[in-house]
Amino acid sequence: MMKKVLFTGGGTAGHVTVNLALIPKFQREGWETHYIGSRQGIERELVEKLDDVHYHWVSTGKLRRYLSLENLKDPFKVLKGIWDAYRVIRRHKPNVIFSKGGFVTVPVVIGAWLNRVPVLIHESDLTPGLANRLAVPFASKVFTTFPETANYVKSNKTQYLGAIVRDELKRGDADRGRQFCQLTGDKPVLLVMGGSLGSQKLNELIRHNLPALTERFQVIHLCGKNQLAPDLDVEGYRQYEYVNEELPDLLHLADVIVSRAGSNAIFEFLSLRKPMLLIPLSRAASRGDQILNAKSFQKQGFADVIEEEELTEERFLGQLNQLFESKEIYIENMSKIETDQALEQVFQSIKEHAK
Ligand SMILES: CC(=O)N[C@H]1[C@@H](OP(=O)(O)OP(=O)(O)OC[C@H]2O[C@@H](n3ccc(=O)[nH]c3=O)[C@H](O)[C@@H]2O)O[C@H](CO)[C@@H](O)[C@@H]1O
Repeated sequence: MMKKVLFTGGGTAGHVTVNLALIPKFQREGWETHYIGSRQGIERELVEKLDDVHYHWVSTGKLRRYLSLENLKDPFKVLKGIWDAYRVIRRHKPNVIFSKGGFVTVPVVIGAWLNRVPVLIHESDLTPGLANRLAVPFASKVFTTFPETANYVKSNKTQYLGAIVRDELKRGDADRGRQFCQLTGDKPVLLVMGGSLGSQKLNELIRHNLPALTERFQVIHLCGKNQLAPDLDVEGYRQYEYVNEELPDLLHLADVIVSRAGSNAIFEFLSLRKPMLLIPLSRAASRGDQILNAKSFQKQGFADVIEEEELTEERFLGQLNQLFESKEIYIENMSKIETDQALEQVFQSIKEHAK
């Protein structure tokens, strides 16, 4: 009988892209692939672009860091989600489940446990997110991207694996990227990525400083959904809400990157040896995971970092220029790191755990 694998993960693209890297590998070996996500999340949009993945949605709560009446409804939505997930899993009987985190995965992991289906989790960030922390007791294994994560998960289930980076990113082509953006070869290219959702803070920073930036660079700005500035028509500046299949080409074209410090993104830059200036999401807006991700990269000599509290336009331009001047040092530090083994290892491990 055909083996079945079920993936879950969502909320932001950072919780989906790893699954997108694994799905084709299972499909090539003849596995039936299923995905449980939310009804309207980005995971649905991204997964439905793939062929032959059975997408199921379940009711889901949301982790809010502010007071809202909706918070009262969430426990009921999560309970409903567990029931939904339990039924999908009972009906399709996957041999194994892989969870990438994000709130939608909590009911799935519990639904899997109730059905006695093994679950493996992957944590992208240095400190585990709430969804993964809740899921650990129900999982067989927790793979981590950073070795330090074991200190934050009080369980002997953790295994350090490294980041899982999509194979296709390696197959990008700078010329194709240049053509897509209609840029010239005269000036180096700065790529700006504010995470998968875009970052208002980075968008403002970049747009305010365009005259200085475009003097030295051509700028490709991935600004996030509904965050285009259609009236901005500056030579050498290109903005896109979100790019999919073009991303590998744009990354290959980039000489230097300015970015938030979401884990998937920064490991993608590392695997392509791209010098990066990271402006992590502040503690005021998150649990501070991006600050730790960024500091870890800075310590290893892969990135320069400016925390939001210290961010001024002068400092930004100064550090960016400095990074660009000394880019060879960063490239050399990154070249010493092996980044390709995790995808294959996690693929093998999921197969080994299949019932
Ligand atoms: C605001 C928030 O909660 N951010 C979290 C979220 O970030 P977020 O969802 O932004 O995730 P990451 O920064 O880790 O990854 C972004 C992903 O989107 C892709 N991409 C981005 C732009 C684009 O145009 N095209 C494209 O394909 C990138 O290649 C990358 O694979 O999950 C990360 C991983 O748990 C965390 O570290 C972040 O703190």
